Amino acid sequence: MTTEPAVDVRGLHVRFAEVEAVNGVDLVAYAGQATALLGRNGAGKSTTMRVLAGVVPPSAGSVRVAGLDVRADVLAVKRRVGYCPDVGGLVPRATPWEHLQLAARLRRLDGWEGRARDLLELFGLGDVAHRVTSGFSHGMGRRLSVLLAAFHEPEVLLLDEPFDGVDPVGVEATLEIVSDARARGACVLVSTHLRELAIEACSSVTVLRGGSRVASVAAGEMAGEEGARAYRSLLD
Ligand SMILES: Nc1ncnc2c1ncn2[C@@H]1O[C@H](COP(=O)(O)OP(=O)(O)OP(=O)(O)O)[C@@H](O)[C@H]1O
Repeated sequence: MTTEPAVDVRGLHVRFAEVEAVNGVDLVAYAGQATALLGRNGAGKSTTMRVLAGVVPPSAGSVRVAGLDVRADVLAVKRRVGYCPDVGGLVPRATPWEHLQLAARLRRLDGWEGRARDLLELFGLGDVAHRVTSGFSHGMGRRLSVLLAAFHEPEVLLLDEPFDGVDPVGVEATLEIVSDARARGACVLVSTHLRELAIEACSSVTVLRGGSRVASVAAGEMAGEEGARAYRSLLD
């Protein structure tokens, strides 16, 4: 018996007018796995994540998420994924608690309050649960975005730059979220520039360059000084 991948991307192209942001990416990931997307600025990581989240349509190629075609079933895809965008996504005039309330309503979650409180504590956001997010630091906003992406226990968890500017409490919380998601059988994708954290969080690494995939390897192959050299050699 073969298991269908939770994320199955073949020959993905994304064009913005003259810019070829993604130029033929292939990516396959399974339930219970976490995959890191690495690559230089502009390599196409965030655009690939946006396509998987159903936020940006593919220009060409086949993209299946949780068994669904993103072109044909974008709303169903959005229901199955949890997406932490690289920037934005928070309502400045709403508090973390209000974000959670809204997410619970939209996703018709019952008995969500206990989990919401536990997650706020895990991410060190309990004290600011009722403060509007417009005054949040960058790291506080990142922590809340990861929390919101994971809140409804999605089948596919997409975290774009979840560690960016985040303190050690937030890093630990995010690692725990990734590990819990894997344990309950979710497929996790993490886009980051932080190679060591990528390796800690993920079992495999895909490296993008100039909108194309240049390597997909076990995370261990990117570890330590040798891994750093191997990664560096893939960048130019
Ligand atoms: N909405 C857009 N309009 C035009 N060009 C875009 C748009 N979004 C992305 N691009 C371009 O597509 C390319 C890939 O961008 P993308 O944000 O996916 O890269 P990235 O690997 O996530 O980079 P970073 O590490 O800096 O976040 C870049 O050249 C970028 O300028």
